[in-house]
Amino acid sequence: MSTATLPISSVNSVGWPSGTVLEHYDPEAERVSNRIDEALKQEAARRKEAKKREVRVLLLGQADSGKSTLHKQFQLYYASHTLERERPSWRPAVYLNIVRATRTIMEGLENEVALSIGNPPDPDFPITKGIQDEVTRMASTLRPLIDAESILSSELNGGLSGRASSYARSGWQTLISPRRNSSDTLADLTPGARRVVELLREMRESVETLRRYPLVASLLARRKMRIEESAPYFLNNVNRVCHPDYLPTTEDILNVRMKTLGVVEYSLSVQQAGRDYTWRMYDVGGARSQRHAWIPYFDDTTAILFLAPISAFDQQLEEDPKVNRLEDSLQLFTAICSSRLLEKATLILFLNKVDLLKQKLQNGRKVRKYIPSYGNRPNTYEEASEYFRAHFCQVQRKKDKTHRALFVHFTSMLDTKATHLVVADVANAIVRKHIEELGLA
Ligand SMILES: Nc1nc2c(ncn2[C@@H]2O[C@H](COP(=O)(O)OP(=O)(O)OP(=O)(O)O)[C@@H](O)[C@H]2O)c(=O)[nH]1
Ligand SMILES: [Mg+2]
Repeated sequence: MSTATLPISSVNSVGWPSGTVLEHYDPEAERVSNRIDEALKQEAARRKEAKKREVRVLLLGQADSGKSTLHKQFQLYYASHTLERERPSWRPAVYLNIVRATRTIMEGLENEVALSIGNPPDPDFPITKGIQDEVTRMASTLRPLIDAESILSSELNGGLSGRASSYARSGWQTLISPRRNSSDTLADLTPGARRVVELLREMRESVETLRRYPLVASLLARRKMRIEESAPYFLNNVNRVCHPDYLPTTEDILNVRMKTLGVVEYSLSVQQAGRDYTWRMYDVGGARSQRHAWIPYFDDTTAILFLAPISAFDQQLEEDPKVNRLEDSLQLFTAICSSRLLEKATLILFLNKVDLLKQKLQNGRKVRKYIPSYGNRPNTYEEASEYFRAHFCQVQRKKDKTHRALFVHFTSMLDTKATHLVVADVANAIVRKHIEELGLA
């Protein structure tokens, strides 16, 4: 006879309600059940402990503010071996930056020449027939190189085509990494990258002299042509980068411009006060069309690193030319400071690109012309940087209902030594606050 369950009528003396079925007591089942409970408890404790050791950091700011460059500096400081591993995969990205600069400049020149035909001559730089012919000649020489951009761009983007899509998506390096270790470094490149480097070698003189061409210099000086800020750096280095054994230097990697698409997650191991922490860094695309993708990452954020390029006081947003870039940065910072979802996060503000700000002011660019409220203050770096800092601090004082401390740093992200001091300082502040909040034993 089975003894698995007994009808209640047979044990009614213990007073169970009629109709209830009493399970047969099985000591082994109870042991298993206890073991499961214990394992679940341990898992919950392990998760809690892991959470204490996990720091979630969001890099926020408008496009071209330096977020990805700051991530590279963190990587260089805390995990330089990973950057070392990736170094060869930056090579095609460097080529792409050169080709893009070449194309942008040639488009600007051709556009200027087209405008000059049938219109009164520009008094600042009359375009003669000689200049027209020269631009046509340059365009035809450089055409094969410019045409090769879309193939290289598509390789870097895993098949997304089009020039505008020179984006860095999660894991882009694996798409373009050298496939094997051979002594022929050109054979290691993807077909598009190989084609570009071969063309660059052929045309390096024409590419190198492009920026110094008088009409280009004049258009850039009169702000009638816009190129990436790192374009001059790469155009000055064409000869070096198209050498067969070229391996990107750290400076090259820091200068590379690739727009971030969506949100890219990085993981770093950081040792702080004798303990190991896992830093999850989220590097977002900063263009307006990308910002909706940030919100799901706001939950449970330990710290926000907000980047505002203060050199951009004289520029407009690429995605909306009516909007001043500094104004956009301030608006964005206002939204971040007032976000309820982010109110527990440590707030760190990087007023970035101070090297370019100094350069612009030294060259006589007037802040007042773009920011009328600047008034008659001296047009010096000290005065302007303090004016911008005060505006960001004021926004935070007004909008941040939690009255958090705001950590502010003036940075030039390409200056590795100075940036690493800031990186160490910022990491300390974030972990200290994290320990306070979660109470680490
Ligand atoms: N001169 C100078 N250039 C900088 C500085 N910080 C970043 N850059 C350059 O500015 C360009 C843009 O930097 P990124 O880090 O790609 O900008 P981002 O904020 O990640 O931009 P998105 O991904 O489009 O949102 C790169 O070419 C960098 O080398 C700086 O402090 N000074
Ligand atoms: Mg980026």
